Amino acid sequence: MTDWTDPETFAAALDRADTREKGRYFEDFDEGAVIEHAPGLRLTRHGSETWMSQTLNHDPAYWRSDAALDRGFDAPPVHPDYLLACVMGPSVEDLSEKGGYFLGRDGVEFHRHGVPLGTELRVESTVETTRPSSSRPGYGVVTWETRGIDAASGEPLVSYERTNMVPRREPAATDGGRSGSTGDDESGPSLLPETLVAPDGGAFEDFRRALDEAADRDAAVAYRHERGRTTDEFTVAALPLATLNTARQHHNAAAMADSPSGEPVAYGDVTRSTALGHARSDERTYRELGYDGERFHDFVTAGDTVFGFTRVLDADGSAGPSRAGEVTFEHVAFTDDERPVYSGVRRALVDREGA
Ligand SMILES: CC(C)(COP(=O)(O)OP(=O)(O)OC[C@H]1O[C@@H](n2cnc3c(N)ncnc32)[C@H](O)[C@@H]1OP(=O)(O)O)[C@@H](O)C(=O)NCCC(=O)NCCSC(=O)C[C@](C)(O)C(=O)O
Repeated sequence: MTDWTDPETFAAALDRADTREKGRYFEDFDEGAVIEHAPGLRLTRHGSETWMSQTLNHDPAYWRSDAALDRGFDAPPVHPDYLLACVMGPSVEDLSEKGGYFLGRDGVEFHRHGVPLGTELRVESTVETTRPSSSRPGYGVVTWETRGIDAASGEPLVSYERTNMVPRREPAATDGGRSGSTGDDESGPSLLPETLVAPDGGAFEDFRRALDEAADRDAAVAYRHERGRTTDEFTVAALPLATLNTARQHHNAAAMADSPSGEPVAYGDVTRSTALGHARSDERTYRELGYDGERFHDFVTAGDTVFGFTRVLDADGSAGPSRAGEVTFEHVAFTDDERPVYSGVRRALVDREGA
């Protein structure tokens, strides 16, 4: 009788066997098609608190009732970064499990603020655009619009546009090269404003005053955040898997051995949430409003420490409730070797002094 587990026999069996594949190739996406991501997800307290604690988003409004009430929520809701990751996660098997990097995200809008713990999500995407990559013959570039919906009520909760590299059906020569950015491009130090101003505190007025101080001279409001978070196996693999993100980049070291990183890379949303957590720890956030122009410039692997850098673009006192004003930030996540790995524009309501 054949011993299928005899190493030589088994190697021959592996050689002959077809692989039941997961995920879709570039050619499988038709513009305009709507894809329902069957698993959906349930937003849990454990998931939200684990995400928050691991990414240093330590805002008690998302776990303590009195802090939640003070911020206008009936009870602690799920953290917005966890919500976003839980909408992205169930879409991965259909959209990006084949591999190919997460390039960017635009137009992130929260249609409801304060989504309750226990909400069950339905997730769907529309294929918006598809095009071959001109720099990487093995890949195409696909943009989807994805919507996270309250499965019980049908109410939209969050939506965004995501763009990924997606492998073509023919085996790819590479899975994308490192950006190799040295920082010596045309936006190099010589073009920076003479002075970088940091706000004195984290209230709305601090950002407004800093912008006024920088106006009419060669200055910008831009500063670093002190905290760093070293990427580890938990953040690389466990956080995405906890949101059903099955992208091989994060948990399959064998598949990543031949890639430019040579090992699993951090999920872009974990890197981004960590840098945003650093930034939020230096401001009095009232509400997250939305994000735009999010780009992932380079990959992060275990051992890289993620830091945050913030530029304040605008502070509008006429927007929002009386206790808060709207601040527009550009946040950059960077690693200990000063590589920018993420950048994006974020709009948030920030409490005024005394609120
Ligand atoms: C991808 C790398 C290698 C390219 O680095 P590069 O500098 O060599 O390339 P580029 O020239 O800037 O861009 C390559 C191509 O992409 C296009 N492109 C670029 N950005 C956009 C965009 N926003 N919208 C539309 N198109 C875009 C760009 O136009 C160009 O097109 P071309 O090939 O035809 O010339 C480099 O940027 C890099 O390493 N980035 C980091 C990627 C990363 O680590 N992402 C997060 C981890 S993967 C992930 O989280 C996975 C997820 C969430 O789980 C999951 O999707 O399933």
